Amino acid sequence: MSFDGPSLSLRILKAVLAIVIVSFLLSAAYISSLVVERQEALKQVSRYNTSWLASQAVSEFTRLEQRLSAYAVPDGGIDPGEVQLRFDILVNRAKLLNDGEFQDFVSRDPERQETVRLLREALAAAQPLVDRIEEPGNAMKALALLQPLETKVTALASAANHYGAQRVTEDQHELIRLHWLFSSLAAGLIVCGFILLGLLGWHNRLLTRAHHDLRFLAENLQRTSDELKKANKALGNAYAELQHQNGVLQIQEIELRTQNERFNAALNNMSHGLCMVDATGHIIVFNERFAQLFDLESSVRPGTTLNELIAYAEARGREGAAALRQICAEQQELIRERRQATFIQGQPGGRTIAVSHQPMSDGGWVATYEDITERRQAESQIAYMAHHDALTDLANRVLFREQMERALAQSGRSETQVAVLCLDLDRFKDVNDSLGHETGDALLKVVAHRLRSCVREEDVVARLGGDEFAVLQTSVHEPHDCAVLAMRIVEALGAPYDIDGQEIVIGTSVGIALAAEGNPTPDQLLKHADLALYRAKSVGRGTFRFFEPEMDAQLQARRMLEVDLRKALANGEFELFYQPQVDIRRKAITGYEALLRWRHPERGIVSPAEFIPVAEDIGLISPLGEWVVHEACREASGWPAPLKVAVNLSPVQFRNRNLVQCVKQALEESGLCPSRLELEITESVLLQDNDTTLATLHQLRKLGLRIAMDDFGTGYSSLSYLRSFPFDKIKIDQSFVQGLSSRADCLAIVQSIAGLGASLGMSTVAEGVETEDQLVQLRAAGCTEAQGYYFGRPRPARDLTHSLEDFGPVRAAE
Ligand SMILES: Nc1nc2c(ncn2[C@@H]2O[C@@H]3COP(=O)(O)O[C@H]4[C@@H](O)[C@H](n5cnc6c(=O)[nH]c(N)nc65)O[C@@H]4COP(=O)(O)O[C@H]3[C@H]2O)c(=O)[nH]1
Repeated sequence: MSFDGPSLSLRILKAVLAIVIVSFLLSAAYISSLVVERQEALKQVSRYNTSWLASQAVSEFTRLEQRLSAYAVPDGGIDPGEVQLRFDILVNRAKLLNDGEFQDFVSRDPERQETVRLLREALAAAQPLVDRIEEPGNAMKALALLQPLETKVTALASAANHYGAQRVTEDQHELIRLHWLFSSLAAGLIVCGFILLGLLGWHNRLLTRAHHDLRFLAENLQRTSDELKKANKALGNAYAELQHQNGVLQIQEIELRTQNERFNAALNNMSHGLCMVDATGHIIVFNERFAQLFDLESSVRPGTTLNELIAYAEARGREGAAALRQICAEQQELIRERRQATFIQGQPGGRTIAVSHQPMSDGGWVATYEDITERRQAESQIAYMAHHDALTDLANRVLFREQMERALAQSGRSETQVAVLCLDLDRFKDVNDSLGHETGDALLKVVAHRLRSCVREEDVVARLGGDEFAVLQTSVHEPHDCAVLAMRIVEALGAPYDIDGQEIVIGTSVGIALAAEGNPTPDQLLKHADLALYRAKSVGRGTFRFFEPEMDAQLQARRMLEVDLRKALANGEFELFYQPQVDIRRKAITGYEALLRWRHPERGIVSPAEFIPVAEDIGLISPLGEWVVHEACREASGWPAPLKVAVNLSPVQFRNRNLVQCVKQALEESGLCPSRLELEITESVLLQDNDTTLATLHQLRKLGLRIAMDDFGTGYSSLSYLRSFPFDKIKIDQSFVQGLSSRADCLAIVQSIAGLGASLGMSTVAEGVETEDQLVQLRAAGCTEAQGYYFGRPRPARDLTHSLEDFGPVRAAE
């Protein structure tokens, strides 16, 4: 929209208005001057009318003549004063004829001038006559002077009348003209008024339009302002967003920089060499390790190709570059086919490089290069270790199994057979425990050496773990070959050892399994040999046994026992029997040993000697032992004090961290006084992790209960265990008690144990007392308590009366 239109028209309108107003003012001024002029004219017409002056003068002239005539007549009745008055009036009138407009009228005509002059002269001449009018004749003389002028004065008056009439006519014309003029002016003014109105209307319209435009403009302005505000706000938001983006970008930049630094750090600290090449063969980046691996410059000019880099290095006699050239040659195919691949490059110097080639989407490629020489060596070392026993350098179970597989496969195609001989060392555990692991290890090494010397080159000797060894005997023609080897081994290993100046004697038993028939697997063969070994050990040490199928049946029976045992606790098939322990001197029951019984649904009562080792093997001994402690405490809490209850603890239970808590809980729940509970442990408990076991024993002791050492005398170094923990009681193994009558050494042992107990302040209990004779000897040896069938067999709790009489035989002993 243009703003020139309204402003221009407004200016024009203002100019027109100014012109109209000015013309209006001028017209008004002009009309007012005309009106003044007309008023003046009218005034003159009304007061100073020429014709009137002339007629007055004629009238006075006539009156004077009449007075003079009258005066001249005696007794005319005229007063001289009156003549004098008329004369003076005429003189004044005559004077007026020389003034103003009349003079103008007179001056237009010489005759009139003559008349006026004559009149003035006549009057002047008549003056003395009138002054002395009383004098006779003066009146006539004066009249004579005036009379000649009578015609002329009348003519002057007539001319004056005519002039007056003419002037009136002119004035009328003038008035008519003024009337028209005024009317025209009024009409003009009216027209101007209309024009003005029109202009005002136009102006108004212009103003309305301008106002409308203005409002439109204002609205537009408002809208634009709103839009501007919005735009401003949007701009603000955009600015904030920009700031935010900027912040994000800055963070990203920092992160990018950090990442870049990390990337560089990672790149240059990689154990692998890395090289990235673009589609045209130019190097994009490589790391320090790459340069180091191939003896290259650590930095290159951008745009260098890998071949140029290699050529440059080769020209300087760098050997590593030649290796890279070889690798690059292998990579060529991968580059061409844009294929990912990993390959290993062996190099003349014994170096091995593993290359991982990866094409990139832009046509280039990236590859990593790793010097795996050491790893290869380590791998072969690991592979060796994975198949060999670190201590003896013999084959381990894995390699032995592989060799067995191979031998079994070959034996199918040959006349000969394969046999596996399993053996373990008798008393090795004792050596290890008493002389230390180092001695044990040294002994194992010598054993391995002796074993190797017993077999042929093609046979395999393996250490399967601990003191377990196995021999894979190939080319066996008949079982006798195996027997010969087994005997050789027993003999070789049974010979004394000199370990660090210490003579050690151990023995071995051998189990033999021949892969004669049935196409056994390596595991089966090994299991058979193991079963045969078990049998060999059970019949006596230092011998060998061949596997027989019934051994497998025993294994099956054991499996079934395991299955039944697992269900027994939940089925409530266990119960406790109690065997009295008697104070030899007082001949009174001091307490009972709780002995576990399994009431098997089919087999009836099963001995703990049979199922406890199985329960220990399959991890059932802990829950079972917990049940025993709870049950024994519960039963004993119903007995009269101070009767005690002795509970057997398996070594396996000591590996359970909850043992102390379990015993504590059993005591709390039953309310049994801790001093009435006795825990029996065997030496084997102290063989395992001694410190932990001793700590557990002390914790148990702190609860206020008593600890007894069971089966004392059967172990390798029983005496040393007595030093390690202050036991409350020693239980002499029943083998010594039962040998009392037949072996002199048994009595000596019993006596010394009893003496030891007395000196250490421990009570001594002799187990397995069956006869009165034994009891007498035990009393004489100084034992304080006894336990055995002599006093009574173990019974269920419900059958206990706590009276020795009920058990019967003791009275007979007295
Ligand atoms: N020949 C003969 N034997 C006698 C005589 N007096 C008692 N016995 C038997 O000798 C064994 C003594 O128990 P032990 O040496 O602790 O030997 C126990 C003990 O080591 C273990 N045992 C029994 N109950 C438990 C138990 O609750 N927990 C654990 N861990 N082991 C238990 O089972 C072994 C065998 O227990 P049992 O068969 O009950 O056999 C018991 C008992 O019945 C006798 O005059 N002559």
